[in-house]
Amino acid sequence: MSGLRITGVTITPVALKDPPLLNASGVHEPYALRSIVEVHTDAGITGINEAYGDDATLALLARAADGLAGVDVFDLNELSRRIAAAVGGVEASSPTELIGAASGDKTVAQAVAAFEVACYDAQGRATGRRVADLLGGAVRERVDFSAYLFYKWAEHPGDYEADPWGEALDPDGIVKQARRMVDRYGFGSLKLKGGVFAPEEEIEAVRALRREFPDRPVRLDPNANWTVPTSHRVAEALAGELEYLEDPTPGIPGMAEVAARTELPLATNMCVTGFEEIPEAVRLGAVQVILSDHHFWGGFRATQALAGICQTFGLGLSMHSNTHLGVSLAAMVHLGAATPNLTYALDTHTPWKWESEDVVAGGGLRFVDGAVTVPAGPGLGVDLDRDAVARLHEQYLTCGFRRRDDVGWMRRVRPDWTGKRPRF
Ligand SMILES: O=C([O-])[C@@H](O)[C@@H](O)[C@H](O)[C@@H](O)C(=O)[O-]
Ligand SMILES: [Mg+2]
Repeated sequence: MSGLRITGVTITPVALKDPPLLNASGVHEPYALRSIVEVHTDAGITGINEAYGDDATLALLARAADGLAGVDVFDLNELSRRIAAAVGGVEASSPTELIGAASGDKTVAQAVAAFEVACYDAQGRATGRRVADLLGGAVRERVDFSAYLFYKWAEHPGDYEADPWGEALDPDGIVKQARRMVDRYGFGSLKLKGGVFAPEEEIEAVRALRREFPDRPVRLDPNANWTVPTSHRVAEALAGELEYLEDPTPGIPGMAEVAARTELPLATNMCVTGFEEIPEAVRLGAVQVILSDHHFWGGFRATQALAGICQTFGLGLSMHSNTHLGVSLAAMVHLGAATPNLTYALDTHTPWKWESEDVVAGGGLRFVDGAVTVPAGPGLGVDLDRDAVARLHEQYLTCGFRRRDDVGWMRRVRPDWTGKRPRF
């Protein structure tokens, strides 16, 4: 087969409604920003992907896209080389809250990811194969996800449509939310986003979840909002109760101090979010599980490289999620299916999305018993609903939000809020 050469790229920013989910930084704004990436080829085949949609990411992707004309979608090394040449040396600000420090390499990784996944989709469409097959073959046909539980307000401040989930500000509210999520999606494990209330309250919420769902593993993620002594205290209180404790405290040395005094596995999507951070984390034994995320690790191939490193050093591999639409979900499913040691259930924000809002034709992939079946393909196995893209693009144009700012949105309600961490 002759090469499929890139003739152009379209990037369409979109905004989706987002509930007032609380976290260590503050609270989600009423809209989350994503972008739909389309890579067009001289064969008339277009590969699609989804990326962050904040201003800084859009500028980054536009710069990267400029250098891509003529690249064969099968030549991913050339794709990476061109992108590094176009955007290397720039340290973009982090596209989202709570994923750790930015760096020049991470900026390149984020840009490569946006286009690499679209190239895989184009490869799949050209060959009639699923992306999971192109990534080495599916070792599982159903990919498990975890329920992602959040403390939340019933409504955003201001004139915004309320979500159907209601308020969850105490253990009872969290258990009700978990029950509803498990009933609707069948999730077999639970993750509580913590770092919101005093650790004692969050310990109580974890215990309440354990009582209500004794067979389901529970994870707790305070996004580095605890000091080392607080982390020791919580780790001791929840020893044997958690599948893993995610990012209790900031930084690799702090995580290493916590790890030294607990049997609980520590996981991260904050202190290790790029390859350059792995050596120190391994040397100090700071983490036992790394949460991958192809959006910022550099795409599918980089995530599989990360998987190999985790295997080498005996680390577990899980997957992180930010607010996303159905193209990202499909990408996560193919990657989850084709990465043998990605054995933890993946995080997903899907339940927090309004069901009427997706860019994928047919409303997106479905969860059955907490898992998504790898779509049959070709490529990612999902197509864009052009009307929906246009609607969410219009929403982007009118909503007025251009970068994620959980601290700023919290200030609407608490003017003294700083978002400074660790708070407890
Ligand atoms: O969406 C959120 O509020 C999450 O807290 C997100 O920003 C984190 O990056 C993430 O989900 C995490 O696991 O740390
Ligand atoms: Mg996390």
